[in-house]
Amino acid sequence: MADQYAHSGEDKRPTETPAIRWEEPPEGPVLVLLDQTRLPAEEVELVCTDAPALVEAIRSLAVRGAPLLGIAGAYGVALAAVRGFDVDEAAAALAGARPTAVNLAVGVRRALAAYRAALAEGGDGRRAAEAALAAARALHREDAEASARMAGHGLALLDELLPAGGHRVLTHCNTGALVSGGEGTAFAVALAAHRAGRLRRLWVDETRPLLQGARLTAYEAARSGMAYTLLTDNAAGSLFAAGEVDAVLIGADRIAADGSVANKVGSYPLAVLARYHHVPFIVVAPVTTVDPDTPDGASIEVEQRAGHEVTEITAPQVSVAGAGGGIAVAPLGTQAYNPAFDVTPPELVTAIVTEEGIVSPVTSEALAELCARARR
Ligand SMILES: CSC[C@@H](O)[C@@H](O)C(=O)COP(=O)(O)O
Repeated sequence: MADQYAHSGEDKRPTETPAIRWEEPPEGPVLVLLDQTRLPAEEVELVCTDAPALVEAIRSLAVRGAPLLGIAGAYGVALAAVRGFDVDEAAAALAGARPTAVNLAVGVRRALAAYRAALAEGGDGRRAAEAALAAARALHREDAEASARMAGHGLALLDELLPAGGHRVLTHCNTGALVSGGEGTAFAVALAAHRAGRLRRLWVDETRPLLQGARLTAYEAARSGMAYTLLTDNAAGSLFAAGEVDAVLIGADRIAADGSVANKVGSYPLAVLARYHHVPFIVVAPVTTVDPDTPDGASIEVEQRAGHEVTEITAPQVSVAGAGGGIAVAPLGTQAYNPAFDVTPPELVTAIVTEEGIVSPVTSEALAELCARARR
C-alpha cells in the first residue's frame, strides 16, 4: 500500500508537556493538567485547585485514559486534603466521575487509604495530607515503571508472534504518554518496536466520536517520528482484507476476572476482524486495570455519554453553533447511541500484556495467578 500518507521525522519524546503534574506555588498546591480536549491545536494547561474542578476535567476528557485517571484520582484526594476540603466527599465525587475505567476508583482508594491510615496512627490533618500526596506520587512513579516493563514484554511478544521484517500494527483510541506517568500501554509497545527498528507502520484509528486517535495518537506518533497512517474506524475492515495488519494493540479500561476487556468503543469490532483474519489481538494494560471484583464482561458498567458528541462536531478548531457547543452534523433532535466503551470477550483476545508478564491464552485462572503474583 502506498506510503504517501505517512508521517516520518526525527525521534523525539512523545510528549514534551507532561499530562499531569503536582505544583506548589506560593498561593498553594495545585494539580496541573494538559487539557487534552484542546490537542493537537494547542497545548493548554488546566490548573485545578479543588476536587470539583478535577471532576469536571475528568468528565470533559481534559484528563483521560485509564492509568492517568488513576493517577489524577489519587492526586485529587491529596489536593482536597492539603487544601482542607472534605476528603471523603472529594474522594466519592472523584471515584464516581466516570464509571468504566477501574483505575480511577483504585487511585482514589489508594490515596484515601493512606490519608485514613495516617489519621488512625494519630497524625494531624497535615500529616494525613502528606501521606495522601506520597501515595499519589508513588502511584505516578509506579505507572511509569509499569509502562516501561509492558513495552518490553509487548515487544518480545510481537517478535515471537510475527515474522521478522517489520510489524504493521493497528491501534485504537489513545494509549501513549498522554494517559500515563510513562510512555503508556499499547502505544509504548509500538514505540519500543519503532525504536528497535521493527515497526513498519502504525495504523491509527481515528476513534469516533471524540477522535482520540486522530487528535492524540497521531500527535504522539508524529512527535516520535514513527511511520503512521490515520484511517477512519470503518476503514479497518478493508485494511485487514488487504493483508495490511500484522497485529492489533489496544489498551483497556477494565479487565474483568474472566478476562473480558472493556476499552474504547470500536475495540470489539476490531477483535472480531482480527479473529476472522487470523491476526493477533493484543491488550496492553497495567495490573491495576484488572478488576477481580468484576466477574465478567456483562458486569462492567459502560459509560453512556451525551448524544451531542455524535450529533455535533466538537473538535477544538471548529467554531461553535450547536446545542452542545459544536457544529450540528445531524438534524436537530436526532437521538444518538453513544457508549464510550465496548467489551471484548476473552476468547477473542490473543494475549493480555501487563508489567508482571503475559497472559495467553486468557483464562480467569491465569489472570488470578497474575494478580496474586503482583500482590506478592
Ligand atoms: C492506556 S489507556 C486505555 C484506555 O483507557 C483507552 O484505550 C481508552 O479507551 C480511553 O478512553 P477515554 O474515553 O478517552 O478515557
